[in-house]
Amino acid sequence: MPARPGRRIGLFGGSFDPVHQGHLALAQAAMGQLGLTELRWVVAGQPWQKADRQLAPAADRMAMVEAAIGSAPGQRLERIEVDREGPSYTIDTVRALQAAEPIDTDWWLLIGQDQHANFCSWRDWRELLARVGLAVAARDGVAPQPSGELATVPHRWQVLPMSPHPASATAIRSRLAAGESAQLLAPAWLSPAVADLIGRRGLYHPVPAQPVDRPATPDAGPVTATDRASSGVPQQRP
Ligand SMILES: Nc1ncnc2c1ncn2[C@@H]1O[C@H](COP(=O)(O)OP(=O)(O)OP(=O)(O)O)[C@@H](O)[C@H]1O
Ligand SMILES: O=C(O)c1ccc[n+]([C@@H]2O[C@H](COP(=O)([O-])O)[C@@H](O)[C@H]2O)c1
Repeated sequence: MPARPGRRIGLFGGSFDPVHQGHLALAQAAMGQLGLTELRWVVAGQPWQKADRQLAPAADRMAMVEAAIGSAPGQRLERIEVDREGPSYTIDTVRALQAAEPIDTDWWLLIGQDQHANFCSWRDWRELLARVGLAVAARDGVAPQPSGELATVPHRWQVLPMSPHPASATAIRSRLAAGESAQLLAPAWLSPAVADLIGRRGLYHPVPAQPVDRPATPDAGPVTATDRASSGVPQQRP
């Protein structure tokens, strides 16, 4: 009997705060280049290297990823990291997902060049390299190349051919926080469905100044940013 060809699964992890067209271009390139049976978008629950800032709620980030994927065949949201407590380590995710699939499944982790350059800071990165291949997209004009300790460890990796995409979630958040409409960022940086969701949920937009309850003293002075911060009024996030 001929051997059953093993499945090939791609894992694309990210904070996706928000998901943007750079992510979609990377996913598209991976589907084509790697011949994936399945691509799972792994929304990070608690990205420990981004602990210094507050992310949009996981429910919103997942909804945006689902909107971005739409009906793309073979692609789906993976919520394992949102459902797990504690910092989101990719190694924990890979161990759990691999335990649930046949042994001959071929696994690929999709990352951008910035995370590739950062890879040796990931938890148990050597074990990760033994479990998955790395498919790496160039970013900001920088071609992926293993460097430092990563270059000393034999592993499977390949470059994902894609036209460079300038989108970054940081730039999108600051443009929205400055008052730009999400619709204006579509379709170049945001998919129309994601832009629509951002608009409807009011994500990343500046918080309108609100009156602050304070004692009516004659010399209270103007309301300051410090007043607002201590009043519980949500602050704008970068
Ligand atoms: N424009 C892009 N081109 C190639 N890879 C990208 C691009 N944007 C993001 N990536 C990759 O996608 C993965 C998830 O990225 P992430 O959700 O952190 O988006 P981001 O735009 O890098 O966000 P932030 O600006 O908040 O750091 C990472 O591996 C990252 O390198
Ligand atoms: O496992 C780790 O230690 C680790 C360290 C940094 C980043 N990651 C993963 O890399 C992916 C992209 O991260 P980010 O911060 O660029 O959104 C996301 O899935 C993170 O969980 C994973």
